[in-house]
Amino acid sequence: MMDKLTASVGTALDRFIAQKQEQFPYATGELSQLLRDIALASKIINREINRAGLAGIEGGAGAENVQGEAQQKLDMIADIRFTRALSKGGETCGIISEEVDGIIDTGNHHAKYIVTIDPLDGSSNIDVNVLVGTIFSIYRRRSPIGRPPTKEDMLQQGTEQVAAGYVLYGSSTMLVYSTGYGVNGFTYEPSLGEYFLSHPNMQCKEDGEIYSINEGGYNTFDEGLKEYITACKDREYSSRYIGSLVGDFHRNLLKGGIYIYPSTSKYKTGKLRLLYECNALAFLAEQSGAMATDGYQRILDIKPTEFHQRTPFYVGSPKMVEEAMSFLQGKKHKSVTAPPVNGVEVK
Ligand SMILES: O=P(O)(O)OC[C@H]1O[C@](O)(COP(=O)(O)O)[C@@H](O)[C@@H]1O
Ligand SMILES: [Mg+2]
Ligand SMILES: [Mg+2]
Repeated sequence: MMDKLTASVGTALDRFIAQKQEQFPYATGELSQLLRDIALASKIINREINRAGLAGIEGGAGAENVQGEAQQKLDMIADIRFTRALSKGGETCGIISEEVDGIIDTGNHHAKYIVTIDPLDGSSNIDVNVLVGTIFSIYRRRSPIGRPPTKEDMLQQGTEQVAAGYVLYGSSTMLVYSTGYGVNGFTYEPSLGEYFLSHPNMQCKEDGEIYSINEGGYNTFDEGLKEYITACKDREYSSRYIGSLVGDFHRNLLKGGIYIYPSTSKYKTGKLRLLYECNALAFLAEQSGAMATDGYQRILDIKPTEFHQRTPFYVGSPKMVEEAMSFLQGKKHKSVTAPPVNGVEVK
């Protein structure tokens, strides 16, 4: 059923969610409530981030997550806040979080949804006042209602997502999500404590001139990828890299561009996590006309086998992703122009 709703800019998130739900006669309101739970938790995190420097919640927490990464205090605060909001909200039966090894059983065994979440994305930017984010995916459980959540509930392909989104804690705070009927962005108005529609029906440009990749690992990149980066430089594309996936993705979604986190010698299968980073952004990408692959296949088609598995990530304007893939796969090479002869370029 095509979405007929064209909510106008300024519509409050609550109202937008209610209007959307009305469009689905069989909707029971659980997904709507879950989205509200996420929005609520993000408002609390937003407050914590804004005052982190004063509240002594910057810096490391002195612990490591399951991936051996040093956890920041705000990583853990965000994890606790989202887990609490989703557990109390009652619509989520199980959670996979970047900060927790196994399944978080919320105790809501009557609930039909599960959530995978990166509570705080861009952790390396927390203490330097550069934007960070939250990334989430929502799936229907596979196991029978009434039981605790299972591994099968958590390890679902990205195509099974019923909703996905991110929160951007930047110069303004935004919530961007999709329930499979387009991508909409809401800007937070702190004085009213509410999100309002500011970016309806977000569409990614088919092509762009921005490339986002951490070139620090350049020497260990695949030869094809090196050639693609050289081609971008030859064309004098802009290199932009915030180091917060959400921020780089959001910019390229609005302006056109490509974000790449490839396999490197340090991260042989890429750095980013399939379940709570790449699947969500791939869902949003495809909903906005962009493309998301691991360099060879569609991210949403990857069958997960582990909660914290990583994948290379190529996402953004479809023309750019396709070209990067053809370079990576050796199907395309940089055109070698011969030195000009008597000032005449020889192709
Ligand atoms: O510093 P690197 O290797 O370029 O990695 C940056 C990438 O890692 C991340 O910080 C990983 O996410 P977390 O901060 O949630 O662990 C991405 O946001 C970002 O794009
Ligand atoms: Mg992350
Ligand atoms: Mg994180």
